[in-house]
Amino acid sequence: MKSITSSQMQAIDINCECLGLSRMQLMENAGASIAQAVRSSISSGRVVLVAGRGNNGGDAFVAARHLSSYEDIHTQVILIGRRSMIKTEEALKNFDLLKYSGIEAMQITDSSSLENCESLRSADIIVDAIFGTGVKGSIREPESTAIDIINSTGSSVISVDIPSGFDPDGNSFEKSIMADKTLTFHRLKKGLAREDVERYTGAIEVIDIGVCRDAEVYVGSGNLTMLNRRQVDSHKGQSGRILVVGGGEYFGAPALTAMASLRTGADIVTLALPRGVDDIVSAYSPNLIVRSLSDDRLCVEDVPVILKMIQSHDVLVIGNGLGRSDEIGEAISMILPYCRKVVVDADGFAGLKNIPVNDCDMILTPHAGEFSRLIGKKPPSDPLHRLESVLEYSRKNRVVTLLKGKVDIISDGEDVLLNRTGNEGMTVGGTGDVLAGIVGTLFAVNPAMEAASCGAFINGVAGDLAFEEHSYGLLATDIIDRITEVTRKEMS
Ligand SMILES: NC(=O)C1=CN([C@@H]2O[C@H](COP(=O)(O)OP(=O)(O)OC[C@H]3O[C@@H](n4cnc5c(N)ncnc54)[C@H](O)[C@@H]3O)[C@@H](O)[C@H]2O)[C@@H](O)CC1
Ligand SMILES: [K+]
Repeated sequence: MKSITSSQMQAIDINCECLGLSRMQLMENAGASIAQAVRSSISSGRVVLVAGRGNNGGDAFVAARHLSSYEDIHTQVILIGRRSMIKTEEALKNFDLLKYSGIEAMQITDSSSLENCESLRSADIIVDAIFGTGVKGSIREPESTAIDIINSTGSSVISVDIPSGFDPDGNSFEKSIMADKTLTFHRLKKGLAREDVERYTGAIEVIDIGVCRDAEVYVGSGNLTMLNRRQVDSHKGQSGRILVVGGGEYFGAPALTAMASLRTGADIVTLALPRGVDDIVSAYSPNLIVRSLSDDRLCVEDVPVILKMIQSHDVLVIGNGLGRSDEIGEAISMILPYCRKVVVDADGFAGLKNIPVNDCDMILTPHAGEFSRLIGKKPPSDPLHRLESVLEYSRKNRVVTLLKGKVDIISDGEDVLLNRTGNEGMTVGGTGDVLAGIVGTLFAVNPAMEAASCGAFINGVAGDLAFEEHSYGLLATDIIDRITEVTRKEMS
């Protein structure tokens, strides 16, 4: 069964919100499912729900409200903390609804009161909602004591989402609730998918809470929250040093890639350019560092110089405007094995003779025609088979592929994401070069799949903003001008 990390779950949650499915709705579904599970475990008795101050606790407040309608079940809520300490709007609203269902919530702020709490020790079922995926660092008091007491009661324990204290991402943890049953939402969390976790989790059940399919299938604002942020104290170079090898046939393409890269936040962008292109691009912007190659096209003799430059850069973006010839292809195929991280675009595909390239983390950004040449046949036109062919190609060649189209398909050979931002105005020349620059920069500080999928999303949203103003007259440079508008809003 597919498992996800806590940050993937958070991304899905934000994507749902953007689509109009509120966190409140998801919490309602989560809480109602918990109540149903409790109800099917006992027909009468005492149920105590122990809630923390986050949304895991919020799920328990909802569950308690649903349980209150069963006369034979005595429902009690213990909030660890005070009402004023509840962290989220959704949890607070659901806490406030408890009194209208006749449920008095105890508010306990210290360990000794928990130790003396008689109702906790006499529960038939304890619902553990101290924390879920939001747990961080070592467990503080009084939560730590709460975990110990719950584990010592001998009552049947149902954990909400994950046993409190258990690490959702599979990292080591200090202590955890030992549950009889864990009801986890939407998908198995990565930590729950590990072997030998049953002594913490008991039986695990994955509960459907009504997440929209598209929130998981399409890249959205939520996915951008998974990107690494720039640190306030970061110094020059830490946010990406990008080397662009392009130009020869064209001079605009590498300049667009480099400018998009700078606007996405790269610290240093260096261009290695054939003779003739170097002067033109240098004159285009003083922000660009240009190194001149020996000939008017990329050639095998220049490979050692480029390999040296690769060492002082995080990512190589290769292909934009190079032109095609056997020698260009040969030079690229000599360069690729020495890259740690590379984005291959446009004429760069001619160098992919020997993939997979060992130890090279590679993103390919072909359009449909280029992808045809890569797989040696026309890609299927129906969406499902097209998606499968991208998945298969990526798996076989150990690359991340971003197949550009009306709907972009991004795959690392294991997962597939789709991107539907962007518009028909973006068929103008140069937009692919812009995309390569955005993806390259994100790749400097993020895994390939995140860089490619979020790069496609940012490029498309910037393109949509440009389209609002310029309609079918939009230019690739208009997209570059709007990258910061997108990243400021989406990644602040
Ligand atoms: N993401 C989603 O789509 C959904 C999430 N839901 C619930 O929301 C949960 C995540 O909620 P939150 O992100 O609010 O986080 P949690 O409710 O898991 O935990 C956050 C709370 O725990 C405290 N805390 C964290 N680490 C601590 C430590 N080491 N010692 C003491 N206190 C600590 C924090 O101060 C905060 O009050 C999920 O596990 C799930 O139960 C559900 O409502 C359904 C939808
Ligand atoms: K929990």
